[in-house]
Amino acid sequence: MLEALGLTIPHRLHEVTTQLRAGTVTAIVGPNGAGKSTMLAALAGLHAPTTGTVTLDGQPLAQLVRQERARRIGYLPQAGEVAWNLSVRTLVGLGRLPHRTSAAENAEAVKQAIAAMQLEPLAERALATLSGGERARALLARVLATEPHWILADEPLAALDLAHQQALIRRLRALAQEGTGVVLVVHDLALAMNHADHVIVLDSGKLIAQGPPQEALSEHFVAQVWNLKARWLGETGHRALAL
Ligand SMILES: Nc1ncnc2c1ncn2[C@@H]1O[C@H](COP(=O)(O)OP(=O)(O)OP(=O)(O)O)[C@@H](O)[C@H]1O
Repeated sequence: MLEALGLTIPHRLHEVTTQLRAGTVTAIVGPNGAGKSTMLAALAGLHAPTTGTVTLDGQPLAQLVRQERARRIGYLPQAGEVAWNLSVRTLVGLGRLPHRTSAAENAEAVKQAIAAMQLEPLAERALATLSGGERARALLARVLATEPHWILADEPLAALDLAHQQALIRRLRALAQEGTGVVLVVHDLALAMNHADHVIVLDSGKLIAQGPPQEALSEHFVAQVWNLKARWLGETGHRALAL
């Protein structure tokens, strides 16, 4: 369990308390500037809260040795430019750094992560030559190569085309089924509604709602937080938001 208790970072997050379960997919949603990225980074142990704590299986993250934390929590920041001109395979290999495993084991994990992100044809290409979406998939593969118990990803789907979005969602759901905790910042409310087990709604640094998607993303909260008069259409798992 990854737990935040009274998480506060001045002007960015205000007393956020939540419990995230391994084996589930959690979506963090909210308008621009709501505090989603800040919360995700704090859950990854990369942002020390002014007050409050984050614990992983009961242990404060601040007490974990950095390497141990990096092994257990894979964190993908919001997509940005990649400064290094590494090959895709080398970048993905960096995901193995927190491990002290054999070269063969590392190579196998890298191979699987590259395959999961359908990057085989690009594996030897330099990052600088990739498109935005290809680069996003390479960065994700690096997180997958770590084989962490938790995957915390900030808008991992934003740069991906529909087919790769679906492939990634299937992959993350499969990992959750095997026990991985998956936490995603997303803007697409339909995606959160259809694919998350648990949704956290933030606005102006405050936790507005949390729970199963049909509760946390009710038309009431969509109106309150996004100031949109919207209606959910369709069946469970295939719902669309009509504006
Ligand atoms: N380094 C920083 N110093 C001061 N304020 C910051 C810093 N980074 C972010 N903020 C502010 O904290 C608030 C929350 O930012 P955050 O990036 O967590 O929002 P977000 O919900 O992820 O937004 P978006 O959807 O635009 O990515 C915003 O008002 C932002 O301007």
